[in-house]
Amino acid sequence: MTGYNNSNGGEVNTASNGNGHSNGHSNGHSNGNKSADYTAQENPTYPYEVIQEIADFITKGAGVRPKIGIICGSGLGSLADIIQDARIFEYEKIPNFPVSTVEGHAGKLVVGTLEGATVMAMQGRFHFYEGYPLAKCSMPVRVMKLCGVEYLFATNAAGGINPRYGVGDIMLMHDHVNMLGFAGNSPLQGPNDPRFGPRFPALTNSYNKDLINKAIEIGKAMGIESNIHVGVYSCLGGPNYETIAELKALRMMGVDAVGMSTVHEVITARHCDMKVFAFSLITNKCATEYNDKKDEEPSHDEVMAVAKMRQKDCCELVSRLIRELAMGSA
Ligand SMILES: O=P(O)(O)O[C@@H]1C[C@H](O)[C@@H](CO)O1
Ligand code: HPA
Repeated sequence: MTGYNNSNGGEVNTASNGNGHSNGHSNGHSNGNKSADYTAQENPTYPYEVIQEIADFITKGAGVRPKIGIICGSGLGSLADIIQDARIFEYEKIPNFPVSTVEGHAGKLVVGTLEGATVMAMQGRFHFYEGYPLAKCSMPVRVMKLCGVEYLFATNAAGGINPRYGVGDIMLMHDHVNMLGFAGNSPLQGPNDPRFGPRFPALTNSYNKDLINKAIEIGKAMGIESNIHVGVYSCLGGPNYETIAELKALRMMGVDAVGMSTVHEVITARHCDMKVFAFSLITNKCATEYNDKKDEEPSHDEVMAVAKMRQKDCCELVSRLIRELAMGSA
């Protein structure tokens, strides 16, 4: 094992995976008052060999090489609960893996089969506001790549800025505005390892059009076409929600939904040539006019409640799309 960071012996847990909302971390990195296990002073770039070791740990433990990677957004951990023959790896037991510190992100990696495809799903992602550098937030995407993953399915909870979007709607991402990138921050910062991808990757066609079109068809077949949109997502650093002036500015820039994740994962996935499908569950409508209505203020409780309410349709959309992929028709 290459000495790197928080190496700890890993165990494979084959117990059924609940989507618990608290993380009982035993390695001193639990949520609550404890801070994340990484500081910006450290080199955030994981060497290729360390990523390879993590990938080997997972593929050997699971006994399969997954083709599809899934990242579950806030409150959407149930996407991983439908995986069959699941091998579950708690993040804290995976060598050199960060820990989840956010409610609704259980901190488990689930490897198994879904609709005939081998998949690995992150029940819990890493956010910039947790104190992790972006390269660390999206490091698991590189692990997925070295495990054999060709398709990344990223999901998130987001606020709807487009006035046509309602709470509970699903926005298929066809592009993004990277606000953290505007501020000079990228998961690809630092030395480039060409074994992952080029120094200057293009992001012009980041979101796979065939998968978007297939998801629209599936939405129609599910009878939820009026709740499906195709739009532009923007990631801000968080953890605070946005001001009204910021939301007005984002709307003027053509943003339809706003959140605090996904973009750095997509950049990392495209850099290593993975195909990407991503969607936002609209958990709240963003106020873009000034008023005193307290009930229009977003809250994480509301985000979690809407995610729970809509998890069934989100799971169905994902599993039907994966079935199409497994059958070779997407
Ligand atoms: O991980 P995602 O992007 O789904 O989580 C969103 C953004 C914040 O982490 C949180 C705010 O409620 O939900
Ligand atoms: N803003 C940012 N992130 C979010 C929101 C929001 O309104 N809702 C869920 N995640």
